[in-house]
Amino acid sequence: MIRFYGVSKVYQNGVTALNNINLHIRKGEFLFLVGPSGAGKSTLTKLIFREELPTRGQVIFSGKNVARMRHGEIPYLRRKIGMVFQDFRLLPQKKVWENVAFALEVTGVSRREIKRRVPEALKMVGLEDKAGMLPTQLSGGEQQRVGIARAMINNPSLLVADEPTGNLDPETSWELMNLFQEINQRGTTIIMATHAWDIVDKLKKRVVALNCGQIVRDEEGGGYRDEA
Ligand SMILES: Nc1ncnc2c1ncn2[C@@H]1O[C@H](COP(=O)(O)OP(=O)(O)OP(=O)(O)O)[C@@H](O)[C@H]1O
Repeated sequence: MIRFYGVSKVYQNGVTALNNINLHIRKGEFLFLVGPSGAGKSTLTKLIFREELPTRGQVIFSGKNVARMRHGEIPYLRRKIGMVFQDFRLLPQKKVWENVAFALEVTGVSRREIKRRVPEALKMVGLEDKAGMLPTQLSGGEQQRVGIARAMINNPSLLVADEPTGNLDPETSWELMNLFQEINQRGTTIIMATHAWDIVDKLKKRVVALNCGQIVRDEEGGGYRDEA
């Protein structure tokens, strides 16, 4: 599904955020990306949906070199990839259903289709009765559920989450992790950057650890820290 071949990223200020990353993520996987602050986790996720371009190497998504895509292909790429962020990134003036609908409107989907799909997405995240509320009227966990509904509205094959539970209490974090696991069980590949060591330790998924821009561990069923 995604391959990184010798990928490095040097930002304009000279900081090397990633250094020669080689990684293959298969369809249907659930992968935790861990490592200390500044290790390069966010940068790696940004290369997947082309928010940043690699300085060297190639990122291949569904057989296509992401950096080489023509402008017209980028919206298509972003429809195949759902994004979830630590700070939710909801539009504060728009109601819950409008936040989710917006992701469809920009892709030119008909009103009728929007009316059908938005309630379905809100139901999946358990928020069907909050459709008319504003984000500020919701708890943090509920806001992140809206973020997940928005990310899933185009039925993407990949969900990339950058510290999705970073602003949430432990109980709410676990509720959301159950939702992410359900989404993964229905076939969506998930890449999640996280500092939540207890979640990583409990779920025993594939763990890719970064340090100073390099992969220092890639372990199936691994924990947050290297046990070896
Ligand atoms: N836009 C940018 N311009 C310059 N340097 C950047 C930029 N974004 C990130 N960096 C630097 O690249 C390195 C990797 O940052 P990145 O955000 O990918 O790490 P991270 O592992 O996600 O950290 P955190 O856990 O704190 O989110 C850091 O040294 C950071 O300061």
